[in-house]
Amino acid sequence: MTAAYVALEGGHVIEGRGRASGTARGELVFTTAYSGYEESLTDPSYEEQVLTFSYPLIGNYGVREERFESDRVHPRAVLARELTEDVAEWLESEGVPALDHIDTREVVTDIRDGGAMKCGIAVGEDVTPEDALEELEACKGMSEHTEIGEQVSVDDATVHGEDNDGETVALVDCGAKGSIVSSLLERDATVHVLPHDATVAEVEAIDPDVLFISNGPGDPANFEQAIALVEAFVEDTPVAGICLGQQVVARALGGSTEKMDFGHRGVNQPVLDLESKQVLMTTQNHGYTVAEPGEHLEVSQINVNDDTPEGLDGVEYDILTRQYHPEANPGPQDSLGFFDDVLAMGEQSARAVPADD
Ligand SMILES: NC(=O)CC[C@H](N)C(=O)O
Repeated sequence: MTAAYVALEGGHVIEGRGRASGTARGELVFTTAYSGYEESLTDPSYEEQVLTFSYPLIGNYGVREERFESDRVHPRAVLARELTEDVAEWLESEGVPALDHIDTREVVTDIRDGGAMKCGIAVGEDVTPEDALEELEACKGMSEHTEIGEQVSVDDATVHGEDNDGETVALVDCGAKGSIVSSLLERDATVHVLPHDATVAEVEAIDPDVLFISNGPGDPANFEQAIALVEAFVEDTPVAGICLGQQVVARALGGSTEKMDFGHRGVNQPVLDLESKQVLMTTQNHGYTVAEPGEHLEVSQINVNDDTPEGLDGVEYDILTRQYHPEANPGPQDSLGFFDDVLAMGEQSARAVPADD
């Protein structure tokens, strides 16, 4: 059997069964999602993290590329109670170490008590606990990954749905899930996917109906250019954001963000819409949250479990953001209407501007 070790912050080492070999380090987090492992593993927001699945059996319906959210696996390593052969082979081929036969209940309890923590991983024929401890030693905190945008964003701008008749969206790719693009395309939008460090001039050249900031990994403070874009356009162009996008928008408008203890990761997070009083089941994957929305934004939705802001609306500007993932994939589709609302906001704002003929 291949040796497999996880060294946790504080120096405690857990032994598991090796399913995909290699060494790795990252922030140890857990998801309670009971399905959707292909989508979670290809979600760029997991970059630099080690993902623990609390659901005990992962991989029971195979691995299919059409369910991927990006072109590679993003977590640095994977922990599970039981991984199927299909998933273990996939992770091995992606060079992502994986361990199972882990007491994931205990790992999740440790994270809940101690918060998301650094960890080191070593899986292979000859690895030792010391190899995992060395990885732990070299592990950086999430906010220290200042170049994380570079690792997940497109290098060059691309256009999707050029022949569509709907709104024009400039989507700033901070690590966007594919389903955000397809949710917009399905609604007849033309989507310009821009690098995370796109300039004001590049966005101006598109003249978008909506400036949309995507989800993405790590600390929103490290996405300085996306913050600058929101500052530059918010007075004249409707702005939308998902997850990291909500955090970026809040920071751009004088609000603040903070790290949560262990975050929200799963597919059954209850969110209360303060106006309609409806509760939506949502998909989530975040470790930071908006602490203060600032004076230009008001909280429209909150998490039922801990009251953290889940939706923000502009007070004087056209802004709509969500902390959760309305595009689902995986998870419930209660909140898909967000994309209709965002595009309607873009359309109304375009109509309100007198044509300069
Ligand atoms: N899914 C996301 O966009 C995550 C946002 C941010 N990286 C966080 O952890 O809070």
